[in-house]
Amino acid sequence: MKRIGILTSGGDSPGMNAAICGAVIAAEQRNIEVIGVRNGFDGLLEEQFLPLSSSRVRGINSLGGTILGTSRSDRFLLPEWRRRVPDTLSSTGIDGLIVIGGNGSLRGAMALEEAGIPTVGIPGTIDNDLGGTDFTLGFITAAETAVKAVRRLTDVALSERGIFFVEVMGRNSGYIAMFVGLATGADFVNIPEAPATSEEIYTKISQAEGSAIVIWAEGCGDPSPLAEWLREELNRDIEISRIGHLQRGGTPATLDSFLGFTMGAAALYTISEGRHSIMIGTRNLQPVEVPYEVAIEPNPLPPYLQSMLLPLLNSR
Ligand SMILES: Nc1ncnc2c1ncn2[C@@H]1O[C@H](COP(=O)(O)OP(=O)(O)O)[C@@H](O)[C@H]1O
Ligand SMILES: O=P(O)(O)OC[C@H]1O[C@](O)(COP(=O)(O)O)[C@@H](O)[C@@H]1O
Repeated sequence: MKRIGILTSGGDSPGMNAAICGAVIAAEQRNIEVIGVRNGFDGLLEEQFLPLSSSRVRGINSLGGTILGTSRSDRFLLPEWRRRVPDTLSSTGIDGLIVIGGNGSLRGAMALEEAGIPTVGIPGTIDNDLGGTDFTLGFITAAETAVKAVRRLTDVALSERGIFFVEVMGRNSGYIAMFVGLATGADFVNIPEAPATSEEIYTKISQAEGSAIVIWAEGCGDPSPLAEWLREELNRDIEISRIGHLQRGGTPATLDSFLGFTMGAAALYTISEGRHSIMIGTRNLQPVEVPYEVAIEPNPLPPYLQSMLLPLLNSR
């Protein structure tokens, strides 16, 4: 392979830039050219190419977001749009593609494989919801950002004896909520893998004489109806605080930059050695090759977290 494309897709996440950097630096060592594709699959359809060099990616390991831009591309879901990609890539001399993104982006990479384009994926999502990897890029940074927010809200809650529901991101995954709940010692954590009943939350909150913090994973749905019911039942004010997109931005945590660079270099080696239809994951700080079919499976919470620590936190 002489020329490899790289793109970022779906929700941006801290660590994506480090992955781009790792791939470009590994490529230069092997005399391979890396062409950045701007704005995810939309940019691929629109032929938005940007040649990358080690001088261009210098220092980006420390930047949040993605220098290439990203998209959620509705057009790319349609086979008639995807059909033009093989010709585009061959006319540009691109022999394969590194796709950095989450579950949907890896499905997109699988669709490109079906069209005969070799691809290697890198797990870039704050949700930590991909199979075969300990971490996805951005998860640790997002959890840390949410922890900082919850600690500030805890100051307020303790001072004014308030009850706060804090909604964190994660789609259908409770990873961010679980890490934030344990790291902050929250009073209750609600995750989609084991959703609590209204009565369980009521029981816990009604015992709280002063303040209470409930970490609410977005995959559990809208907390507003429950908060409204609790307001009436307990005759207390209940605040809902959504951290939202603040969780996705910011300087990557050291682990996300480290893993990003590692996975980027590993992805380049893998695709240039002719192996593809694979996501680069990480196990015990080593890059591992994970078949796409495994990567797109949900990533269950470790049993000790879900079955032991979650009930411990929620029932104390
Ligand atoms: N089944 C699919 N086939 C082809 N492309 C897909 C598929 N699912 C998702 N994609 C593409 O991947 C993009 C990113 O997916 P999305 O789910 O939004 O984010 P993420 O990759 O972060 O999970 C989508 O906008 C779409 O263009
Ligand atoms: O930025 P948007 O389009 O509102 O999407 C929000 C979603 O994106 C995420 O932040 C990241 O999800 P993906 O990595 O799967 O794109 C989710 O946690 C959240 O549900």
